[in-house]
Amino acid sequence: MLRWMTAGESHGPSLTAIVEGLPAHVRISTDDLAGALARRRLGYGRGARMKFEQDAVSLTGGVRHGQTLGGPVAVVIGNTEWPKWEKVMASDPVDPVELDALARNAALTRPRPGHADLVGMQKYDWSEARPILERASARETAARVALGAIASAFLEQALDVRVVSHVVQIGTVRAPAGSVPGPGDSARIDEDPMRCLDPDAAKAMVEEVDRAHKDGDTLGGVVEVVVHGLPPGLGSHVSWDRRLDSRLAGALMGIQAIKGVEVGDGFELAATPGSLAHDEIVPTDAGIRRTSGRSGGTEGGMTTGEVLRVRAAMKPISTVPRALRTVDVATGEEAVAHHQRSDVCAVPAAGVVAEAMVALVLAEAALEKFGGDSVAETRRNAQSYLDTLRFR
Ligand SMILES: Cc1cc2nc3c(=O)[nH]c(=O)nc-3n(C[C@H](O)[C@H](O)[C@H](O)COP(=O)(O)O)c2cc1C
Ligand SMILES: C=C(O[C@@H]1CC(C(=O)O)=C[C@@H](OP(=O)(O)O)[C@H]1O)C(=O)O
Repeated sequence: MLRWMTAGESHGPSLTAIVEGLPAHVRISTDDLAGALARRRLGYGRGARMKFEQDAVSLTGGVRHGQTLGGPVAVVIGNTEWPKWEKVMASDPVDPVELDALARNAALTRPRPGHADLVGMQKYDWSEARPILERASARETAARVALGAIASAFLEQALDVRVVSHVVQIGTVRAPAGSVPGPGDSARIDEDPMRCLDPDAAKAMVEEVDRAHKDGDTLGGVVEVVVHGLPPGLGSHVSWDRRLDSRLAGALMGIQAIKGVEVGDGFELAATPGSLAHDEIVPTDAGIRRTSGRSGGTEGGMTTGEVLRVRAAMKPISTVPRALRTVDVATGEEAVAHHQRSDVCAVPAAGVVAEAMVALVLAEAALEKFGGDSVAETRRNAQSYLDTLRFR
């Protein structure tokens, strides 16, 4: 069983992440994690914070000399801006007079529509939004990306599986349909400011972000995660919660601001006749294959062995500069929502987070199927399953 968890607040001293259940001998280093975290900071449209803040990452457990030991792997991501926040976010009590003097600690009583502020205050009994937004913030996704990098390393080293992602829509601008990135496209995608495969679409996306910025507005979009090299049979048809589709959808919907998930052609399939919607099965020199990839690489809640393709739709950022109407909960009066700074669009970063979530789900499903206490054992088990497949 693969278990993982994150802790930490957006402006706290650090984020902490632990993953348990990976085999020994996954090759992973601090540099690998730093590289993954740098990718999450990419993308046109992010706010000032991405520029001045650094992710100071360290591996603090479960790894020795660049290889996992088989125990829980712990990662700490220090926040280089912590000195500015050490009073406001101190874990121990601070003199209230000292706190009141800090502008940074001003009570956030004008909750933002679309963020967790209001309902979080209601549920957890706080009179202002700081204790809620600190954990709701997508800063936490840095910790998930670090864990996802470890899961991806396992998938690649044990099963030759490669996970990539790209942006397919920003606001109303869509990339041309049908371009599916290969494993070798990852670096090229990361070089593009929108993490989009199509240069013309990317240019139009940048313009869309500029327009929104100028208008004091924000944007959402759609990312696609594509996985190459999966064996058939990860997940299961036997129960709803073992279906891979269900687990992927839950993992992607668990990312801040993701409001829709599609597997393969998803919603489009609903408007397509059955004769055109499915991937026909044919014999080839390379074994039994599908003629198309509309299903997104799953059938019956299991990987088919074809390319896996899942999409996640992100709503626009809710800290809108042209602030929305709200209620000041301190007075009960109408007000405008608080806004200091925000991303205009964080869809490119959300793609990197989506990759991480998909990698964690697939690593878990792979370990369920093949087990193994070392990477070599997982690989052997997977190979023996592939060797004995009756229909390939
Ligand atoms: C990478 C990333 C960056 C984000 N940046 C911001 C931001 O700058 N401002 C903001 O209001 N929301 C931002 N969000 C979205 C909020 O975290 C999210 O809307 C909020 O936690 C409420 O959750 P919900 O949208 O799932 O209901 C970001 C989300 C992601 C994935
Ligand atoms: C810090 C990150 O993203 C943050 C996610 C976020 C939110 O509300 O989700 C709001 C912004 O933070 P702030 O309100 O402090 O400007 C983003 O910068 C990050 O991704 O590392």
